[in-house]
Amino acid sequence: MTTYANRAFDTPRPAEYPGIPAPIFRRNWRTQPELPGPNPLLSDWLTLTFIRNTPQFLSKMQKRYGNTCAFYLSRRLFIGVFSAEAVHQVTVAQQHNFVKGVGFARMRKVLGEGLLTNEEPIHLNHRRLMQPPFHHGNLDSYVAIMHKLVNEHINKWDGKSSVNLAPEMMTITLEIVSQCLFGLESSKYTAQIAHSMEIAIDRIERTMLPGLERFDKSALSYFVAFEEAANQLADIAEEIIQTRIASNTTHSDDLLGILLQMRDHISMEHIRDEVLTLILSGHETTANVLTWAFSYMSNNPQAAADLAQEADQAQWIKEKRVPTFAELEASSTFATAVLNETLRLAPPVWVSPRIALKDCVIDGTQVPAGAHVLISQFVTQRLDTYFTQPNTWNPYRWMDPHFESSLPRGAYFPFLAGSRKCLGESFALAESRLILLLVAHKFHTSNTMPKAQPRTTYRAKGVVPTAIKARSKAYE
Ligand code: HEM
Repeated sequence: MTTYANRAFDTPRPAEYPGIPAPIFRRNWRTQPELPGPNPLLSDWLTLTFIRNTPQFLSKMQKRYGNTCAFYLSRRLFIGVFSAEAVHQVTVAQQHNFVKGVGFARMRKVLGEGLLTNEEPIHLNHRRLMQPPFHHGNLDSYVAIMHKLVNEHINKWDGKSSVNLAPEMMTITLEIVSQCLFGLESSKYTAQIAHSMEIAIDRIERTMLPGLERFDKSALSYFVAFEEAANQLADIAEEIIQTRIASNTTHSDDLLGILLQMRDHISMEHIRDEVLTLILSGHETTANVLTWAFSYMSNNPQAAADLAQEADQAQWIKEKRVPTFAELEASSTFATAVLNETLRLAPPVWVSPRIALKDCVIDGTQVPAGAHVLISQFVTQRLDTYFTQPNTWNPYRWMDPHFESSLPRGAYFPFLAGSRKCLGESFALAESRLILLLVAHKFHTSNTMPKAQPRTTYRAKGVVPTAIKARSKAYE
């Protein structure tokens, strides 16, 4: 059925991308400038602890060795750089010295040359094509769709005493992104996408260290399932595109419509990859941050009450109508503080791996070409240099109007910065504010704080069973 020449899983790195310098192997460690870090001979043991819990591993490295440290994983040199200034250098000031690193190479197997995984010159071309639907002018129409879908969804909670919060948030955010960006009105693909994404996300993270890709074509069921999931997702994306073409409505101005009108500038394979990229990046991240936000509020009744009060006072909620994007933003000061603080402690994207293309100096540290460089939202956003009581969830710190502007650049970067900054930041904030306010207006929610299960995104473990009570009853 398809006009698509190939699948991402089998496509080599395009020739027009920058060449990646050879990695620095452990056997050459004596030739490298000395940096603080564990003994290179512990490499194999460290690799296991890294795979077991990567955010915890990186935090321990920072605590033990400071804001710059070197360690060997899979016998290759990795340098963790955790100061705000280093983050700024890697993401903005010297961004051209880096390409995306471990994890993204695995992600390419599923998302191909979509915006998350592509490199220059394809990246800039795609980013220019895809930016218009995310301009503020378009957000009002998205907010209307989001408002309808969130209300439909939470109305189904009426009469229930509990819900599984994590899958509920995944379903709402997946339906939102599917309808806003691709005009999909039915939830026909939701279960299939959720199932295959689950497998892909697990494999991307678990097999991210270099060397494991050699098992991709083995008969090991773990790796076979990875390829099957990638192919199923590609099937779905191709069907979505072909259905749109067959419906003769390619002129519409949603993201899929815009990409299809640009077929002279972008191949069908790349359109498929962008559809998959937006489905993945556009729902999983937001769903996780919402699950964590409700969980933190369960342990902080004052914050839950303040959010409910903000919801009750919003004019558009009182009048039971759709807000504009600007009105939503203006009526959600505390909801935004809840989101900011949740994005600080439980950032959905908790590490941004890069590879140095050339020798460079990052916040005073010599980084050789070929080194893997890790910056981590999870580590930097918990440093007491920048945040008082850094491990305490305290949304009120964001209510101080000077707090955010007093942070040094690079200290808080849940959406990254520079040319690879998240394309969907405003979209994500709009849907998150809406969901927080509409749920808080209607329900009191309560759950036990889940454990973290860091995968490609920083997830809560399990389905997060959550007690719900209609508000009138909750506050009797
Ligand atoms: C709370 C929710 C979200 C968070 C925390 C988040 C965070 C991020 C981060 C950190 C990156 C950069 C990754 C890297 O290069 O290391 C990124 C990239 C991206 N995000 Fe998001 N994201 C969120 C929601 C969304 C949504 C809703 C969409 C689309 C509807 C989206 C679309 C993208 C795209 C397309 C990129 C690649 C941009 C590029 O490289 O040009 N994201 N996101």
